Amino acid sequence: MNSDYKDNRPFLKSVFRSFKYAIQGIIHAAKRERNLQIHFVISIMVISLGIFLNLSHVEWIFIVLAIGGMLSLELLNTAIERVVDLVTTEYHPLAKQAKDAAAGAVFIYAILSVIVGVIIFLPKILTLL
Ligand SMILES: Nc1ncnc2c1ncn2[C@@H]1O[C@H](COP(=O)(O)OP(=O)(O)OP(=O)(O)O)[C@@H](O)[C@H]1O
Repeated sequence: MNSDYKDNRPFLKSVFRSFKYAIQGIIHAAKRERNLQIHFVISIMVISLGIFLNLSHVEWIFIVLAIGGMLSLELLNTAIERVVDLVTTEYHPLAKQAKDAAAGAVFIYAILSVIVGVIIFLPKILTLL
């Protein structure tokens, strides 16, 4: 492969092309990955609840980081699953370790996101009751 061809592209064109590929990756994963679809739906629900409960700037920052981090990690998990499946369709302990470690990263961030959500939303919901 000729490595010069990328370097010679105009800067802006190259940046927009990268955006295009990134968006293609998100759309492709969103169409096929059930967990990512669930995260998108939950994200929309959380954002709607945040608007309804009139969150502060600081609270929005935590919610945005929780949602963005969760979606990003889920995409990375998908990428790792794809690469592992590309390398082998046979059972291999390293394939299991790679997929399970990626799933573990998603799981840890999901728990942190739930904790952040509970800390922010629970007191506000309780005052409504
Ligand atoms: N090639 C393999 N060798 C060994 N274990 C594997 C292999 N592929 C998958 N596994 C094990 O099976 C589990 C399920 O794998 P799979 O590829 O179906 O992904 P998943 O975790 O179900 O995610 P998704 O539902 O998003 O596809 C993995 O977490 C891993 O433990």
